[in-house]
Amino acid sequence: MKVIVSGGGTGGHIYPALALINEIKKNSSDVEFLYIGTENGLEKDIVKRAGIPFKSIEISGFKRKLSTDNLKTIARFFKGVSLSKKYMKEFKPDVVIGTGGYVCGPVVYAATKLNIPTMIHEQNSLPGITNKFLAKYVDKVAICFEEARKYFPSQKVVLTGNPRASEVLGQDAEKGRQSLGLKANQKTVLIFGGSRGAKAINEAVLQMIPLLKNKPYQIVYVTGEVHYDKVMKEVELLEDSSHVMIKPFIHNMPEVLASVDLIVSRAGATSLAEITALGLPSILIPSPYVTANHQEKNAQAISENHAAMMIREQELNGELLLTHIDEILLDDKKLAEMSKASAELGIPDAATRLYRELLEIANK
Ligand SMILES: CC(=O)N[C@H]1[C@@H](OP(=O)(O)OP(=O)(O)OC[C@H]2O[C@@H](n3ccc(=O)[nH]c3=O)[C@H](O)[C@@H]2O)O[C@H](CO)[C@@H](O)[C@@H]1O
Repeated sequence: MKVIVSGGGTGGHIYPALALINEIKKNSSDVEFLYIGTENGLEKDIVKRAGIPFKSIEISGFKRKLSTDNLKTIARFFKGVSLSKKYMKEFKPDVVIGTGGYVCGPVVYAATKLNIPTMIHEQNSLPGITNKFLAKYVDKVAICFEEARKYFPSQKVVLTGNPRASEVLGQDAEKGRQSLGLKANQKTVLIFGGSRGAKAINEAVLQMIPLLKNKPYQIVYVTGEVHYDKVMKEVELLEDSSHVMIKPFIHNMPEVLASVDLIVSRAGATSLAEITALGLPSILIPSPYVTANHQEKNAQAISENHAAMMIREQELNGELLLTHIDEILLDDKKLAEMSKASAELGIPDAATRLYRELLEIANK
């Protein structure tokens, strides 16, 4: 089988695509992949690291206001469609899958015009603009939240969950601990601001670091690649930060997730799929800078079930974050209750479900 996958911009769209690729590889030895992304999204680096052949197109997003940039976006879209068609005529895929982000628009649209079977995967409860556009043309729409169903043609929709949920299961926690030099006999908090890092979370963590000394747990703090140098300059000014492990990005997240006890993060849908598949408790700080505030809806779905605590960005500060971390990590009963609630929300067999749907359209 030959498969083209496209999804990009941020990790939340890329890692599900790679998780699906891994699931296909697990089930079939005779399969070839091509990933189509952009040169400037995170996919270029992440997909190449995963050893998947990568080709790129140029694309940009629509501005909400009337603007001449939108004309350029339309021109880029059609250029992207014709380049994608060229790639497809060379590669001859049996199926094309889009996992979100602007780049999927021209790629998946081109496939539908060439009558290649297509599927899109929507991670969020509130769909993105690209997937809403593509839904009219594709054969199947895979969703992760029941709430997303109403935005798509009902006969095409199937609830699969996020394949990244399956990928993070059964990982070696010891390997995760070793990769970061973590102690085995201490609880661990992992703090990160989605795949690109988050300025507001970084500011709160910097306020919190001096208050963390002598706590009976260890902290791994991921700044996001683009914020790392700036954060480290601030860290140098602190009296002591040796009790916090600071990284720009984590490339072996499945292993690391297996070795931690509590997550502090944004409320991106792919992270939440991972967290609930593993039954991890979390403190969620939804990004207010996303379409229709969809991260807050994601976070609410989890916190209403008592699997997470939510802090809105405007209320966030170091002291409040520390209070919440202590409240969960220093109370074993609360930790166990939140973990159980989190596990109840997970869809651990999502990769199998999505793979089944893919076979169905590919074999038509
Ligand atoms: C600003 C923005 O548009 N955010 C969107 C984006 O978020 P974002 O890309 O931040 O997505 P998520 O939080 O859902 O997923 C992040 C992914 O990156 C991985 N990771 C993260 C940090 C790290 O150091 N290493 C690492 O591997 C996580 O394990 C996860 O697999 O896509 C999500 C899924 O469609 C949406 O819900 C978010 O609203």
